[in-house]
Amino acid sequence: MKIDPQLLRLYAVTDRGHLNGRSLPDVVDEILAGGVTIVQLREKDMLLEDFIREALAVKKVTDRWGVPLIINDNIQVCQAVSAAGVHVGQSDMEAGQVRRLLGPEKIIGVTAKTVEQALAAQAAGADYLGCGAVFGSATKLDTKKMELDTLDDICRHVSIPVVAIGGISFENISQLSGRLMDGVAAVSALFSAGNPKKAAQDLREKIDSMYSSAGSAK
Ligand SMILES: Cc1ncc(COP(=O)(O)OP(=O)(O)O)c(N)n1
Ligand SMILES: Cc1nc(C(=O)O)sc1CCOP(=O)(O)O
Repeated sequence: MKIDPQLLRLYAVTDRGHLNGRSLPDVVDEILAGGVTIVQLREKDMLLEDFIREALAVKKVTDRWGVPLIINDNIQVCQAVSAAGVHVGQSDMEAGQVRRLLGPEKIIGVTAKTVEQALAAQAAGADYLGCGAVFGSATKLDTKKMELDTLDDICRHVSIPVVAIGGISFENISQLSGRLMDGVAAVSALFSAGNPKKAAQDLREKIDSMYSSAGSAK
């Protein structure tokens, strides 16, 4: 397995829409100080050269913390900045094709909404899965809610690690206790917080206590 499941414990997915005037590298630095274990740079509407410039600035920060940087959807940006890998969804480039382009070393994450998609992604060379939206999401309005039993079902069927995503906050994260995912991903709970470092610390504390009492399924 290429990725240590513990690296996925607290997965931050960026969103500049939540920054309130703060700079993205600064907020990434704060959440890393609070215990985020992996960062995904997610830009939906940015020119390639701007995306690369931003990725370089964020990677300076993630490198300083020794934390992997994943790029949402864009292989060219991943290669240009030597990021750790790419995350793709079901309507993006197929995981097998991403693997052929990126080679064996890069981390590939794939969104899976069903057991069938999860198995196909694993067979195509995915290193981890992102599954949700477990509590809906005000950040990604075009997603669909995933039942927690479906999340567990996916976890039982694959050997690669699984991250839960969608609407996860300090208030509801305990509802995931005892579920079989390897970690949680969050956007607004981290990037909308008035004190991002404290938000990450609080989430991390809850996650660590969830895993010390329940352990992981895999
Ligand atoms: C960790 C993680 N899980 C799921 C997603 C969603 O990816 P996708 O389905 O490609 O949707 P967009 O992010 O492109 O809107 C993710 N990004 N990260
Ligand atoms: C990027 C993303 N993907 C999702 C999915 O369901 O696949 S939900 C989501 C956004 C998650 O943001 P928040 O933590 O603010 O709800």
